[in-house]
Amino acid sequence: MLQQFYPQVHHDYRYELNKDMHFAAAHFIDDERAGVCKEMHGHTYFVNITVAGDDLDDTGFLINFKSLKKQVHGRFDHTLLNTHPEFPEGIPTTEVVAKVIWELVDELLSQEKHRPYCLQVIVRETPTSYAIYRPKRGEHR
Ligand SMILES: Nc1nc2c(c(=O)[nH]1)N=C([C@H](O)[C@H](O)COP(=O)(O)OP(=O)(O)OP(=O)(O)O)CN2
Ligand SMILES: [Zn+2]
Repeated sequence: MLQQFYPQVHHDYRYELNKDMHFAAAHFIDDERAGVCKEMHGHTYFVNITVAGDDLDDTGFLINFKSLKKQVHGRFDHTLLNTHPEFPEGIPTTEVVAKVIWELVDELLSQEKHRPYCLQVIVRETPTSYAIYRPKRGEHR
């Protein structure tokens, strides 16, 4: 879906899954230094989420792919990102979008008894621009 190589995240968990998804959203960067990006405009955001863990749940899932899509696409598709409380100080940059998605996925995964972890979130905002968020060791709920 990202139509490019996937930057790998190194780990020693037994299982890893990756979920691609995309959503359409508008945003603006409320800062003069953002130039034309200060004006409201839209993107199709392409997202890749990496989840890993040593154990599966009773259904043989690390986490249901559909749950990941609901948590991210279900929240942001066809919305104005600046209106979401998750974005502090009205700055939904690519970097911050990646971090916020990581936080939402971590919240979802923290409810699982077998406790999978989100190791990486890639967000592509334009054909030539993407950002990656990787948590520091131990940075999870
Ligand atoms: N570090 C960041 N820089 C910029 C961000 C960002 O989120 N983080 N965002 C923007 C704009 O919002 C814009 O949507 C993306 O900018 P850009 O990649 O420059 O878009 P172009 O399609 O014009 O890219 P070209 O490669 O020049 O065609 C700006 N900066
Ligand atoms: Zn933009």
